[in-house]
Amino acid sequence: TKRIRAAIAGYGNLGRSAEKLIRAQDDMDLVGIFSRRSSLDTDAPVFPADSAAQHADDIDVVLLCLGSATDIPEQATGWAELFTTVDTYDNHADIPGHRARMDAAARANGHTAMVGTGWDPGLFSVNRTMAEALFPSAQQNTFWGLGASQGHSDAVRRVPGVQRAVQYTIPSDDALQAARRGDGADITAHTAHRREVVAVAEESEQERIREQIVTMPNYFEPYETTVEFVSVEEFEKNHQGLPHGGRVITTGDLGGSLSTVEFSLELERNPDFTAAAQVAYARAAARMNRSGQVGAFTVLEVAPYLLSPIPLDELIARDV
Ligand SMILES: NC(=O)C1=CN([C@@H]2O[C@H](COP(=O)(O)OP(=O)(O)OC[C@H]3O[C@@H](n4cnc5c(N)ncnc54)[C@H](OP(=O)(O)O)[C@@H]3O)[C@@H](O)[C@H]2O)C=CC1
Ligand SMILES: N[C@@H](C[C@H]1CC(C(=O)O)=NO1)C(=O)O
Repeated sequence: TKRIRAAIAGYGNLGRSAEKLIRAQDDMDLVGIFSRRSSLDTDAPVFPADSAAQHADDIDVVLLCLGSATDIPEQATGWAELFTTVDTYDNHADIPGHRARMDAAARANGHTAMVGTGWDPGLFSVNRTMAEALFPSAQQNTFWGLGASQGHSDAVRRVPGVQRAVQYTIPSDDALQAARRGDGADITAHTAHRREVVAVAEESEQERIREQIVTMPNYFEPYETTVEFVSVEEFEKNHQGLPHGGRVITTGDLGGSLSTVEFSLELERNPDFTAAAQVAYARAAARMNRSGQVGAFTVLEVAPYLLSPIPLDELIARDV
């Protein structure tokens, strides 16, 4: 089958991981990287983001590695008008709205828009739906961390005056144990996690910045959130790692017997794993577009075999 010509929009943690993972694929070529900045530390071709239309015929799918806090809402439909796209948009409350807007933009131009890929949203979404569907009455809880959330870190970096930032998500062990026992009914994401922000900003700006972070809808309000300001030296020394992970725990009774489903991830580097999922969904998006499936799709609407470069009959013989 024809090789997939992929491009990246946005060169941050996720974009850098997507670059190395696209290059690791036997069925994909990296056409180039679109950025709002002119000089990037890469040997790949770099194109100005606002020149994207000139490359429309040379690219099968663009991985939108932009920030979800402001970039995706501002830019994603514009990309979907020009290309088949794959994003990792993670403002969960806005996924239905984002899917509808991307569907209109993609469909009007014969493109496919794969939205909310990655691990949450993404692989965790697939597991939540599949596991819950097995039980007449399921108890399901999602936990993240301890680790560095890129979406929350991007959201903090977008607060004026923030020079560096990372957000760590800390799950409650008691909540985790309760969920494993099937006692998770009263547990919510907001009661099961604390959020700790470490940031660099001028002293005079810190109080305003703290207030803007802890009251930020969707990403922070109403979580218990702390904000610690450190020097740029301290930040560069101690806060460069981006480990993360999490688990979805689903329990229930099946006519008199108890079952538990647990899907867990341990990620040495959050952007590398997220990019791996985004690249696999880019393969699916390119294939779906070639077969005439236009419009927007979430991960719940993608047949698993489309993620793999291995032919379906071989997967059936090997994995079923
Ligand atoms: N669904 C999921 O499971 C996951 C989703 N994500 C999502 O991925 C998004 C991107 O994360 P991440 O890559 O860590 O975010 P970054 O802040 O590293 O990058 C976001 C954008 O900011 C711009 N940028 C990056 N570095 C700089 C810089 N030094 N100066 C100026 N601009 C810069 C880039 O665009 P440009 O090159 O155009 O300047 C880049 O695309 C997150 O917002 C999150 O929502 C992340 C992990 C998991
Ligand atoms: N989208 C998240 C992926 C997971 C991590 C997370 C959190 O720590 O709140 N929620 O979802 C990210 O950007 O890292």
